[in-house]
Amino acid sequence: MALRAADRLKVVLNHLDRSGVNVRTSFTSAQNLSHHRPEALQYTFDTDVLSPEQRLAYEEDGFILIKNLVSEEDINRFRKEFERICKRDVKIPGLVVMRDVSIAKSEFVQGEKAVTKLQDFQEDLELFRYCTLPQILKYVECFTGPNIMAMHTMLINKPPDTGKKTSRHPMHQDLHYFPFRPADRIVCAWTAMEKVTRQNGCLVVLPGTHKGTLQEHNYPEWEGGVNKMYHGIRNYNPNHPRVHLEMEKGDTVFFHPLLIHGSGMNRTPGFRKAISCHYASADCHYIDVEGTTQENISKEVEELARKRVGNDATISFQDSWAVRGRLVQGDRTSL
Ligand SMILES: CCCCCCCCCCCCCCCCCCCC(=O)SCCNC(=O)CCNC(=O)[C@H](O)C(C)(C)COP(=O)(O)OP(=O)(O)OC[C@H]1O[C@@H](n2cnc3c(N)ncnc32)[C@H](O)[C@@H]1OP(=O)(O)O
Ligand SMILES: Nc1ncnc2c1ncn2[C@@H]1O[C@H](COP(=O)(O)OP(=O)(O)OP(=O)(O)O)[C@@H](O)[C@H]1O
Ligand SMILES: O=C(O)CCC(=O)C(=O)O
Ligand SMILES: [Fe+2]
Ligand SMILES: [Mg+2]
Repeated sequence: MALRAADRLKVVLNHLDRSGVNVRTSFTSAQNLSHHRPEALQYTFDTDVLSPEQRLAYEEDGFILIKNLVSEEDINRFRKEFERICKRDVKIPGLVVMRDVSIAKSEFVQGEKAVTKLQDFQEDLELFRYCTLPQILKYVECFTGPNIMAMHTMLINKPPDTGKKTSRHPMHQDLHYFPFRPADRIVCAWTAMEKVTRQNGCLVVLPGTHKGTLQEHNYPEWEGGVNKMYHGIRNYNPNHPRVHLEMEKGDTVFFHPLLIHGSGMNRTPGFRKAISCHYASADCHYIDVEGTTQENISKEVEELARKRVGNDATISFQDSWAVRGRLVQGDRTSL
């Protein structure tokens, strides 16, 4: 969603005013704006990385796409490591290999064709390098501030749809999964590992929805089944403008955890790969989600944790994040 030109100008002026630059005289329509009260930018910090236009775009839309941010060489290395993991040449502590629900019980699909997603690769030195790339962190800092934790890591290998439409990711807000706040100090970096298009199931976003609140999430009632923990929002406005984020290999989108997004079916014979990390300011704090819309996911995560570590230790929703999060810049002040 583009801001109206006059509104953009107003916010830019305000931004520049607060940074001590007197530029009002350089804008022809400045006089007309002098009666406007300044509004603060809520979602971004001024670190000299984002241009005023880019800051405004994120404030207004809840995402920003940076082209060609990760090199071909790095992406090829991540891809090789992914292959090694799928062949079981390496075993990484904590890493979860997820199969698509439509083939979860099949013995006939093996190797990387059976893998929909790697999750929690924080102990894999090669893949975790993605989360520490300086050119990514430089942008992340604009949203989180200087103390940065990598909270959640994924390599998504969206499979060709088997005909059951299970390759879709329902519309959701990532904040549903996070028991920490404030939301504005959390951001996801998502990098295309190859060309992503509407055909192979690119990200679909509803611009501006980051300004709303966290919605109730449940399993969608999809005939062909739904992947574990793929909760979706039932009642999002189907008439809200949708943007399909088609991207080239290495392009990276940064988006707010309240931004409603999902991804469509993969209608191609190839696997659509992307690598992502959710970052949060280390100054964020954990919240109690009892009695909130997040209670369902909290119970589900605690149940999964119990299955993994056994009944002896109790791992809370909050603990599950505290043990997986890794500091990537600054000090681990809180999270
Ligand atoms: C000491 C530290 C402990 C900390 C542990 C904490 C764990 C917490 C995990 C929390 C994840 C939170 C996600 C955060 C997301 C952030 C925002 C991003 C939004 C999303 O990505 S939403 C999607 C998130 N999805 C997941 O996190 C799912 C992760 N997957 C898994 O955990 C496993 O792959 C899974 C699905 C549990 C399967 O376990 P696995 O042991 O590998 O498989 P089995 O073959 O033993 O099958 C067990 C059982 O599950 C069925 N199954 C398998 N795959 C699927 C599937 N894709 N969908 C649905 N069901 C599946 C399988 O058929 C078996 O069923 P039975 O009936 O036979 O028991
Ligand atoms: N019936 C549905 N209920 C809920 N969410 C859906 C439904 N169909 C699609 N979605 C979600 O909407 C987003 C876009 O999905 P969809 O498969 O329509 O892809 P698309 O790229 O819009 O494809 P198309 O070209 O067919 O419109 C995804 O997040 C998807 O999971
Ligand atoms: O890569 C995708 O299909 C979307 C993944 C996503 O939104 C998520 O895992 O939170
Ligand atoms: Fe998501
Ligand atoms: Mg559609």
